[in-house]
Amino acid sequence: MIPLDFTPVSTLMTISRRLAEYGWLPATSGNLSLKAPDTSVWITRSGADKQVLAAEDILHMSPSGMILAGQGKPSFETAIHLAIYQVTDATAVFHVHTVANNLIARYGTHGTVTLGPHEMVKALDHWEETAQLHLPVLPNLLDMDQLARRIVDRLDPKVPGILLENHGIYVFGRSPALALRYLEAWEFLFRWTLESRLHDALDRLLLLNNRI
Ligand SMILES: CSC[C@@H](O)[C@@H](O)C(=O)COP(=O)(O)O
Ligand SMILES: [Zn+2]
Repeated sequence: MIPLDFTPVSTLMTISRRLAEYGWLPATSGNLSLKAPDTSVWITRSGADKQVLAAEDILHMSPSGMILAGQGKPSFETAIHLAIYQVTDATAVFHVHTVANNLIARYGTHGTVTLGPHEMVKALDHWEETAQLHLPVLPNLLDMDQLARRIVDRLDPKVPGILLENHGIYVFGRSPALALRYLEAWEFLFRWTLESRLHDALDRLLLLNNRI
């Protein structure tokens, strides 16, 4: 029985508009999905312009990837969404390409990027005093089934995200609001970490030249 307040189409359209306003869904990139209480999945159509996502741009799928309703092809990356739903308690998966999430993936060591300590880590549900999060980073692959399997192998339920090199981030949450909060927190931490590194490098340079 689907609760009356489960409105996947309007929820996905609202979230898409918000992420597009941030500039996080350029050039039709990114894909968004929600899992219904009956375990079926609502996902964006492949190639849809997420800046102006319409109801027709959302397809209804079975958990195994069969189209139940909707026109066109589901996201090219549907296999990743379905795999994340299979192995987590997530009901929302959001994927975006940003310059910051692509740049931060370059700073991975041993397949993870370390973020924090910072107050914003609490938005990712980590309340330890000096928490650092180790976000998994994977090489990008064209084969979606293989990529989905590798993602599943690397997922850490306590760290709600995974980075793909030269591609973007996948974020998941137990509700759409949580997944959105996690995504915004990750992107904040990426920018803060990158800009801090830049300021540190500038300070070192100025120090070297006796300017400070
Ligand atoms: C528009 S290029 C990006 C795509 O290759 C893909 O990575 C992406 O994020 C969007 O794919 P889509 O099939 O529209 O869901
Ligand atoms: Zn992508």
